[in-house]
Amino acid sequence: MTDDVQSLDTLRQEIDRIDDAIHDLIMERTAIVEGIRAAKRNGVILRPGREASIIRRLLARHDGHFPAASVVRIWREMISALTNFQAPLTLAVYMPERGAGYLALARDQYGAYTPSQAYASAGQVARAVMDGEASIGILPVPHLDDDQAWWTMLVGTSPDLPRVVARLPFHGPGPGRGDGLEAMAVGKLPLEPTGDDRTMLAVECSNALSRAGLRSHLEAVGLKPNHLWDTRENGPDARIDLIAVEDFVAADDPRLTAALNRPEGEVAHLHVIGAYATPYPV
Ligand SMILES: O=C(O)C(=O)C[C@]1(C(=O)O)C=C[C@@H](O)C=C1
Repeated sequence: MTDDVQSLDTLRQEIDRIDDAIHDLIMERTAIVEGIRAAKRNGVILRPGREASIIRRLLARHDGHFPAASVVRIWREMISALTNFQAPLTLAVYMPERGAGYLALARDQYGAYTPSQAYASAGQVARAVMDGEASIGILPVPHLDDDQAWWTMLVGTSPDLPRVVARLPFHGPGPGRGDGLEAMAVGKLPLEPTGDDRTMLAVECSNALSRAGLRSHLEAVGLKPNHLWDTRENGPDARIDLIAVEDFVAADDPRLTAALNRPEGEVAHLHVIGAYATPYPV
């Protein structure tokens, strides 16, 4: 054997040692999640906020030549496997046509082996989550004037309504994942702050209140609107706006009640329809 081959052998032995250590740690992590499963009893299995915090913490300490995007892929696969291990996870994915990109986003986030069902319309996806046929729905990001106002199906006070719980990709986009394609994940899950979040507010108001007027009104009660996702008619001379606000705003936040304080009921209702960890900047 030449010296080169010998050093290659030594390096490969090192790789085998490291692979064993990684594998041992994955098995050890699984044993810990067994404990978590027992501790949760009938509690909520999927914790999007906790998952975002795990990924953010790792990305913040990441260093060296291994791609950060691949760190995210590995952990997303591991976390998804360990979610599935606690309770079966199923996906309903918006797929208007083959290769539309949403399935790739769904699998990047929730694991390549998680069963998924494709639906041609966003309404069908939302319905599948509402009916409990899927635990998570993957939906297109809302846009002004598109024909898929799926988010209006989430408006209401019933505790059983799905909520937007994540924005995808959290760290991306990966190659072949569509040009800047983004999605929302919805599920029947409690909303949890992560320290860097956006909240989705559906605001029912009268057309007597202009967009700019609504914006300054929300600012006056201490909310920080940063984006109008969509707007729809809502009965005679009324509309419902889907607005992103900065930070985490809980459904019982007093600022939401304060915002109802308008003359002549210009603002009829504010609904928190979701909150998500702000995607990690790439
Ligand atoms: O921390 C939990 O509650 C877990 O169930 C563990 C874990 C993980 O693998 O780290 C898995 C699923 C949850 O969505 C969040 C985190």
